Amino acid sequence: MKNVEHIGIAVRDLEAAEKLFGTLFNTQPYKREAVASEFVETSFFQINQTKIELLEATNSDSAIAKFIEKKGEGFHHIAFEVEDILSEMERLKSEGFILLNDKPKKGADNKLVCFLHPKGTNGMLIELCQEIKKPHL
Ligand SMILES: CC[C@@H](C(=O)O)C(=O)SCCNC(=O)CCNC(=O)[C@H](O)C(C)(C)COP(=O)(O)OP(=O)(O)OC[C@H]1O[C@@H](n2cnc3c(N)ncnc32)[C@H](O)[C@@H]1OP(=O)(O)O
Ligand SMILES: [Co+2]
Repeated sequence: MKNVEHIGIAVRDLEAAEKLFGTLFNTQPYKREAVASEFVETSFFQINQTKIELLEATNSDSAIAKFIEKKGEGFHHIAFEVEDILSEMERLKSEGFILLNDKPKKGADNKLVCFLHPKGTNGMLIELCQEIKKPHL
C-alpha cells in the first residue's frame, strides 16, 4: 500500500457540490468523468497531494444511490494507491479481507480498482487503485 489516492464523497447533486467544494478549496475540479459500470458521475479536486472524488449516482442501482438513501450524503470511501493490484488483492484475500470484486475493474481517472467490504474493515469502505500505465512506444 502506498499513499491515500483519494477520498470519495457521496453527493445528491454533483453540480451543486462542485460549486460548494470549489468555493471551499478555492479551486476548480480538474476532471469530470462518468463511470457507467458503477452508475456514477464523478468530479475530482486536487488540493496539493490530496484528491477528493465527488460521486453522484446516475441510477437507483448505484452503490451511491443506496448509500445516500440509507446514510445520507457524505464520506463514502477511502482509496489507497497500490503498485500491483493483483498481488495486493491476493495478499488481502489470504489475510481474510472480503474483496467485492474478483478481478480489478476499470475505475475513474485512469485506474484499476478493487473494493473491500466495510464489514471486514471496521465499517470503512476501502478502494485499492492502481494507475493504468501507458505502454512505451
Ligand atoms: C468511479 C469508480 C470508483 C473510482 O474509480 O474511484 C469509485 O469510487 S465507485 C464508488 C461506488 N462504488 C462502490 O461503492 C462499489 C463498492 N460498493 C459496494 O459494492 C456496495 O456499496 C457494498 C459496500 C457491498 C454495499 O452494498 P449492499 O450490500 O447492496 O448495500 P447495503 O445498503 O445493503 O449495505 C450493506 C451494509 O454495508 C454498509 N455500507 C454500504 N456502503 C457503505 C460505505 N460506503 N461505507 C460504510 N458502510 C457501508 C451499509 O450501511 C450496510 O450496513 P448494515 O446496515 O450495518 O448492514
Ligand atoms: Co473512488
